[in-house]
Amino acid sequence: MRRWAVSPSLPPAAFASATLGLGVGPPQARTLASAATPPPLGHCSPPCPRRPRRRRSLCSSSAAASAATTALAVEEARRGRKQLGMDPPLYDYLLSNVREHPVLRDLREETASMRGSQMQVSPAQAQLLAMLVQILGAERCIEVGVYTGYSSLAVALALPESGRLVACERDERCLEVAKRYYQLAGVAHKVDVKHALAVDSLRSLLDCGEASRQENVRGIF
Ligand SMILES: C[S@@+](CC[C@H](N)C(=O)[O-])C[C@H]1O[C@@H](n2cnc3c(N)ncnc32)[C@H](O)[C@@H]1O
Repeated sequence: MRRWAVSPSLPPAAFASATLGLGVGPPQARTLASAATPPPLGHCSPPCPRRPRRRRSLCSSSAAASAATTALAVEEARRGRKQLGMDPPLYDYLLSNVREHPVLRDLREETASMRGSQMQVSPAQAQLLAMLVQILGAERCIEVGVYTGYSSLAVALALPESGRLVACERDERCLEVAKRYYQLAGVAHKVDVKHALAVDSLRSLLDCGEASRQENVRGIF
């Protein structure tokens, strides 16, 4: 939002008029507000002399700018930045400060070139999930929507050896990636992969008495 600099010595009504554009206050306040407000588009005061129209052409500098924009988009997609809406320095700061297991990093880099990569949680979000699992002392968790497994891998790494994560996903190709990385990180034994619609997987968990188990599910994400 654009901020207007207003002299603190203005009387209150003039201040309101200048900052909010209200039609109140003494004449000089209205003058100040209107001076700060640009004329409507297409209206000059006094009127500008007509300039000859220039022809638009694709020059080499605009082609270079377009190539640079494309290269930036490719780089952002590769690194998974587009999911966060952050600018590069902020994202670099985040990546250099987040605790990311090397297998999680490899998975993030592989996922970045895949369709739907913006769906993946960010490293900071995964770290938060892992921290919650540890704080709660969770033994059993359920994930609805695994995609390629970034958040489920972070949770599985945080679970104790006796912990279990039920990972529900309908897309088999995504699950293949996820399972490969569970293996690589040595946590495959903690993850019970359910390839089906989540509603069916959850119903079958209930049918199998999940709700009456002693170690209640502590995390559903
Ligand atoms: C936002 S992504 C999950 C991202 C994941 N948590 C990660 O960190 O990479 C959502 C996933 O849910 C899956 N999905 C959507 N509806 C589903 C359903 N009804 N049952 C099972 N999986 C579903 C999609 O296939 C997709 O992979």
